[in-house]
Amino acid sequence: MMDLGKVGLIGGAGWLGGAIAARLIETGRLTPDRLICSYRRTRPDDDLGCAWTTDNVALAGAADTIMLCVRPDDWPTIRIEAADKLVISVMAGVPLKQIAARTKSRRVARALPNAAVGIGFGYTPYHLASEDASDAARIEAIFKCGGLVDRVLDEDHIDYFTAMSGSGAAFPALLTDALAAAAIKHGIPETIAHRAAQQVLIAAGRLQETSGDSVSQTVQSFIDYEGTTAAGILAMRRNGFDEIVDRGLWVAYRKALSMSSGR
Ligand SMILES: NC(=O)C1=CN([C@@H]2O[C@H](COP(=O)(O)OP(=O)(O)OC[C@H]3O[C@@H](n4cnc5c(N)ncnc54)[C@H](O)[C@@H]3O)[C@@H](O)[C@H]2O)C=CC1
Ligand SMILES: O=C(O)[C@@H]1CCC=N1
Repeated sequence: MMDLGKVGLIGGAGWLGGAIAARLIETGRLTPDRLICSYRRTRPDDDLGCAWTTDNVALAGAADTIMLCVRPDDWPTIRIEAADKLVISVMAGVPLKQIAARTKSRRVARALPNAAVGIGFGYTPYHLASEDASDAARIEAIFKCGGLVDRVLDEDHIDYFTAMSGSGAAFPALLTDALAAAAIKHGIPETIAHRAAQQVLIAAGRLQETSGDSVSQTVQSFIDYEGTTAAGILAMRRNGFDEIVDRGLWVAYRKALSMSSGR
């Protein structure tokens, strides 16, 4: 197993930072003495056993790899120097050139996990500025603790994935909520409608995982059956389902681009 050295996680008390920290320890990828997390005001009441600090400069000095897990709005307040260190940002919208300029590191990367990393079902695309194979291996080792990882060669694709897979866990939930709302409108009691819709969401993921098919094949096999499911799919598509999704992702992508000043 590759030695990651010490990992310093700025914003370790947050949603995503906390999930990454927990996975690194729970999977045994890092021993607690190899992880340092920073928080802004309140030290989390966690049992990870890692070191906690409010001093990001000291964290950056002690770590070999620094992870930036604060919100884009808080990024301008982070003042660290990290020459020769690997700096990985998970922040939406903040471009690599800004991260490199501010931290003075040439070993900079962006990764875009989603909330499912906390349960090992995440998807994390990453983009690394350099060709350094050992830095790529380090990034993959970190995020594989939380699910699947892919390298992308175009930084713009990280911004698109911020909308697609980064925000993506919310979109099946959105569809599920719409299914429940339609059933309630039809007169089905609320609790039953929500229970049914939620079970559909969970089952869809599990069926997809066990089938071995692509999602496109799954949809096509329902269409080929020519029953009620096909009628519903075709009507949704005729009414602009694919265009609505495309438009929603475009707006989320534009939002990601707008989250950092100076781009
Ligand atoms: N939540 C998600 O599913 C995803 C989030 N992201 C990105 O990850 C980053 C973090 O997002 P969340 O965890 O959701 O936000 P969050 O608000 O839950 O966590 C951010 C944490 O950073 C802390 N913080 C702010 N300034 C700090 C400082 N100077 N020193 C130490 N800690 C500081 C805050 O107190 C907070 O605990 C954001 O940039 C977001 O765009 C990316 C993909 C998915
Ligand atoms: O909603 C957000 O802004 C963050 C970034 C990607 C997913 N969650």
